[in-house]
Amino acid sequence: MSDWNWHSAWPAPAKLNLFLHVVGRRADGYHLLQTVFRFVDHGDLLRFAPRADGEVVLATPLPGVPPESDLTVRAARLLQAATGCRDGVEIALEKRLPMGGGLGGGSSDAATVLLALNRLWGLGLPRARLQEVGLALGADVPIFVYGRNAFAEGVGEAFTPVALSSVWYVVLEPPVQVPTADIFRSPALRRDTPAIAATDWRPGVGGNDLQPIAVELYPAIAEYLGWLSAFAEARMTGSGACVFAEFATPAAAAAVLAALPAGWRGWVARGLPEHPLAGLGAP
Ligand SMILES: C[C@@](CO)(OP(=O)(O)O)[C@H](O)COP(=O)(O)OP(=O)(O)OC[C@H]1O[C@@H](n2ccc(N)nc2=O)[C@H](O)[C@@H]1O
Ligand SMILES: Nc1ncnc2c1ncn2[C@@H]1O[C@H](COP(=O)(O)OP(=O)(O)O)[C@@H](O)[C@H]1O
Repeated sequence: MSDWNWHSAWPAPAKLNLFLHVVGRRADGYHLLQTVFRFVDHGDLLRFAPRADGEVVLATPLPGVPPESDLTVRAARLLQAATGCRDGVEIALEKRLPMGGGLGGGSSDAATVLLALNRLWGLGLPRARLQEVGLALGADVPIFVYGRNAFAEGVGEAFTPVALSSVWYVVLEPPVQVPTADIFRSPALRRDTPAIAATDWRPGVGGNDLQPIAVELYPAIAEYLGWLSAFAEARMTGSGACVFAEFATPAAAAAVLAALPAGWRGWVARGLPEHPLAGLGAP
């Protein structure tokens, strides 16, 4: 992954929030969270080609997202601005993750752009600096740059790595896009869940404080959670809409997916030990 090659794909994996508590609110309105981020082996793919004219061009615009607002383009431009780099890039995005799904798709795309262009443009920024740049794009971007499954605090930018066992997830995509801001804006949102110590977290501890709000606004999420709960404990990821459940073997997960009602979308993913680009040589 050291040279420009339009044919080599850079992964942008999804994340699951194994739990998510809202423990407070900052003066600027942003919510203080505690969550565990887990990467899974299902996600978007990005390809890059150099441009000598300094422009950042998205060859594959997403329906409903103007290229100027696309997080991939914004990440590349922010990196140019942060470093004074005058190189350009053409970006191709193979979108597999649903938008507004709580899987962090746009944030993961942005992080992969930062990691890839840091390498391809020869910028040599340390990962910690890329995390800072990423935070300006969204609260979810730093974890994808950080690259390790982690207990996260603050708005999701202070990390304690966690070791997670190899398990499989069934992830279902209710057919709704949830705007994250709408969930956090709700007067009904619980904002005072007691904080826990990172060392006290174990798989299975905690719930998702955003779930009751999302379920109330989008009945499809409740329907998908109800269906999946018949097989294993089911939970929403992030601000929704996607829901997931954990299984010990790929066969157990595949059996659930095989029973999915006609017209429902879902997939099986393996929980990763770390982000696929975690080993990329950023200092
Ligand atoms: C909820 C989480 C959990 O991982 O994931 P998603 O469901 O979006 O994937 C994240 O905290 C989301 O991060 P991200 O999607 O990057 O959100 P941002 O673009 O930074 O914020 C969108 C809006 O949500 C609200 N917001 C977001 C994060 C936060 N800690 N407090 C907030 O109040 C703010 O109103 C903000 O303007
Ligand atoms: N590259 C991108 N991929 C997905 N969404 C993007 C992208 N760029 C901008 N967006 C905008 O960000 C919103 C949130 O997308 P996404 O990150 O997929 O959801 P979530 O934050 O729920 O995980 C989308 O609805 C879309 O308007």
